[in-house]
Amino acid sequence: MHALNLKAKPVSLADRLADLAVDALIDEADLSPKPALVDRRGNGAHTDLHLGLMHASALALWPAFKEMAEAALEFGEIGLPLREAIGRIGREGEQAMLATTHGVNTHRGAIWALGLLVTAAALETKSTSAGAVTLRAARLALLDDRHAPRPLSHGAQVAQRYGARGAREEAQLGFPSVVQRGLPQLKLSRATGHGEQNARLDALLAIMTDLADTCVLYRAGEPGLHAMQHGAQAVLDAGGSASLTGRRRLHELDQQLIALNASPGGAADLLAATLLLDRFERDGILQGAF
Ligand SMILES: CC(C)(COP(=O)(O)OP(=O)(O)OC[C@H]1O[C@@H](n2cnc3c(N)ncnc32)[C@H](O[C@H]2O[C@H](COP(=O)(O)OP(=O)(O)OP(=O)(O)O)[C@@H](O)[C@H]2O)[C@@H]1O)[C@@H](O)C(=O)NCCC(=O)NCCS
Ligand SMILES: Nc1ncnc2[nH]cnc12
Repeated sequence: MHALNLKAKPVSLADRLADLAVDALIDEADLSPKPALVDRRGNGAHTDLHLGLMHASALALWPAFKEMAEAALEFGEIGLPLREAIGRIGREGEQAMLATTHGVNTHRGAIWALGLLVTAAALETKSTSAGAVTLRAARLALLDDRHAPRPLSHGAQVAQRYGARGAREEAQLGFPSVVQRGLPQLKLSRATGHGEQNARLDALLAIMTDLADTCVLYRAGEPGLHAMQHGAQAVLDAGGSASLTGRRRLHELDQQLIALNASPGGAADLLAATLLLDRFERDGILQGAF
């Protein structure tokens, strides 16, 4: 066999972006121990979710992420045609997710957040800093998709009841929980030598300190949100998940959120978004792609 045959075959840019998005979802699901979320230890506050389902759901979304990247390459600019194309693909992605999970909502928020980021990355492959990608994603999220149904979703109900900003606003503001909380904490904990898994846990906790997670609000109201935000801050104040005291606080937070049925699913999605943007910045999106 010729040595050249051993070379990895280049994949298309859309394939690569879909790979990176699915990797980020699987890395998020596997990260342990996450408070009250599905991870390698168990189902957290959930009765209808488990790790295998999270993996299957992530893999089922690969074609949707690929199609979104292809739509970005086809339209080539931010505008209503691209916004409505990815809205349609996102809704089809939700159907693929629900078919795979037999109706369980595993990744609705993640389709939205990572879908926008994949599209935004594909639009300008040389401008892949977190700031640049989230700015383009925000401009897309601000456009009104005329075909989007307006169901009284859990997020919409919580917005009415508490005036909370949800997934839509997080994207329209350029993902502040990711850019101002998750990514800086990820980099800080890495630089402090906390190890990759602890750095990712700390990034999740940093997101949780300030997020109006509509999953938590829907399931556990304002006491649940307060417990999530203050408990996450307490872990970071104790030295983060790499320290012994921080680990004890993390265990307490896990127990407390499970008792309240408060699953921070929105924060989990935004950790996946953090990991995706981190990959864009560290490896670039063109590596191995044509
Ligand atoms: C714009 C949409 C995201 C719709 O938003 P809306 O708020 O109206 O709808 P929800 O159905 O409530 O979904 C929002 C999901 O976003 C995540 N999330 C929550 N808070 C935030 C936040 N502050 N910032 C960012 N993201 C947030 C969260 O998703 C995760 O949790 C889900 C699991 O929750 P769980 O409570 O277990 O499950 P449920 O079934 O909801 O409740 P139970 O019955 O179990 O109690 C899981 O999905 C995680 O991903 C929220 O769920 C968007 O969906 C939309 O408009 N889509 C249309 C298609 C489109 O235009 N796409 C654009 C191209 S990408
Ligand atoms: N690991 C996880 N557990 C529960 N809900 C989630 N939504 C996204 N990721 C999740």
